[in-house]
Amino acid sequence: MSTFSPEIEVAIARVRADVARLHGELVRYGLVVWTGGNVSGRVPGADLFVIKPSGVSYDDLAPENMILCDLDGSVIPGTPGAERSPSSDTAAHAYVYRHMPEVGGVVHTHSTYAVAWAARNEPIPCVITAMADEFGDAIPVGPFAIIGDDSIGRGIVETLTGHRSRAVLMANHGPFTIGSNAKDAVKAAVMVEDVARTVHISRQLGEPVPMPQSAIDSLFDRYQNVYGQAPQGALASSQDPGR
Ligand SMILES: O=C(CO)[C@@H](O)[C@H](O)COP(=O)(O)O
Repeated sequence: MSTFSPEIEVAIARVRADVARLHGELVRYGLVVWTGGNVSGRVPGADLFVIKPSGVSYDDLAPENMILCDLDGSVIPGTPGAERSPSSDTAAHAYVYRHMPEVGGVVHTHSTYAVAWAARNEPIPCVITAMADEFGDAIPVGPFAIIGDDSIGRGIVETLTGHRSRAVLMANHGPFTIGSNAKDAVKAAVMVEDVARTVHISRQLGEPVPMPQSAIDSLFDRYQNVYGQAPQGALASSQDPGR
């Protein structure tokens, strides 16, 4: 039985609650069917993260059946939920947490339009202001990678390191998003599907018109640093649970 300090136990409980609740957002925004897709969140102050069990109905997800893992993706024995197998993408999420310390949340979905772009191995061009705001660039395509080991994680890290985008379309698979916490990564998953749909529809009408790079830069800077009630701060910001 693992024991943690009272402060870490509080942080674990908060991330368990956040990660369980945020899976409902994937359903609410129509990003998943059946049990496809997963959310994880890093535990602030510890080399731990929380992820869902594999293949369990979204209706049955609750804080006590979320699974606590170390940053190698190993389940922490004796903790609530540890009797079940974690998400098939656990090794991928763990790889991202190990190699991108600024990341506090990782999300994968099979959202329709983003997967359609991934199936064509085609980046989504940055041709609308909402996309410049949120992603500051095209949504890149990552390599084709086998499910189950850390190949997907390596592809995510290779593709997104040094890139403004918090979303990558893994070839022939679908979107993976990162964020400063689990909620931020879910937001990126919602937004990547929205821009994938809009740019797809635009292309049915003709060729989308590129935006000047200076406009993209300026929009990204405004949205990350000025928009809303407090600066969003891109990905360099804290890993506090954003509730
Ligand atoms: O596409 C994949 C595998 O990458 C998964 O997203 C599954 O569709 C859902 O897997 P679990 O998280 O339930 O294991």
